[in-house]
Amino acid sequence: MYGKIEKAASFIKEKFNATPEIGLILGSGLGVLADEIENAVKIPYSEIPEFPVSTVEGHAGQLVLGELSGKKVVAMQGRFHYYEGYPMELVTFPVRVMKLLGVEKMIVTNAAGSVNESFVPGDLMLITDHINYTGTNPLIGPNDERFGPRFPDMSEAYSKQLRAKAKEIASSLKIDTKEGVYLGFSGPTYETPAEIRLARVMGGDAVGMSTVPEVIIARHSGIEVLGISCITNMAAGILDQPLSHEEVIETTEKVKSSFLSFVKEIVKQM
Ligand SMILES: Nc1nc2ncn(CCNC(CO)CO)c2c(=O)[nH]1
Repeated sequence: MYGKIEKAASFIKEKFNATPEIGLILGSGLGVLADEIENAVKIPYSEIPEFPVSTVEGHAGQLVLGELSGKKVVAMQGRFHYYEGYPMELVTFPVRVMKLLGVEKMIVTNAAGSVNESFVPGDLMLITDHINYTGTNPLIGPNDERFGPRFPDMSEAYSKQLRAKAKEIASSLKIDTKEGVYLGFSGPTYETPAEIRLARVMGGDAVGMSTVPEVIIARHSGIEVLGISCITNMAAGILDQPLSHEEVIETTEKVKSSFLSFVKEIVKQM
């Protein structure tokens, strides 16, 4: 696998000869941030050796490198999900590539459903921690010490320092943020009401189908992580109404401007 990661990284380095310091993973409907990247070099995933391709609406499917708020960044405009049928090593492959490109800090964003009834659609939740309920782990199998240890510490998967900075920025921009625990299911089904009750009992505040695998791999490789969930609906059983992907995309559209100004300022001050 290391050779494949190196091959993808070398291909990208040929097209972008600067070193990106910040990685951005943009969730459903949040890819619009990548359009703000200046002097952008856009590489469709299909052109990058060994890269999978996105298959989900709201996930463009290209890597965008350039400058955002004066920093060199690499953004995934569209991510890969376990529910698409990719093995975890492919879902997280881009994070390994970002590490080899030189990324040391990463902002992972997602659309999520609220389990915490004090959260409402449109809220931005700073992720304090996650619960891996995907049923697997991207680090299962032989460990590559070139990335990290066999048994990585996860006591601060989401950087306290970056979160404190993000909270400062949110208040200066008068953006109301929440904080909470993200519980990652495998998907593609939305959760049942019983699964929501389980998520709540376990201490989850929001649920989704991504982020956990990427963050595990980022932390394994020593990348500092800030996680931001865009709450796009109340989880199943709370409002007793069916959920849809269309609703998810609609809500991210509504919060686009505050999300953009928030993340751009965070990147500037990172
Ligand atoms: N209740 C609930 N609301 C949500 N809003 C976004 N997502 C993340 C999943 N996003 C999928 C389908 O929209 C696309 O990756 C979820 C979720 O998993 N559950």
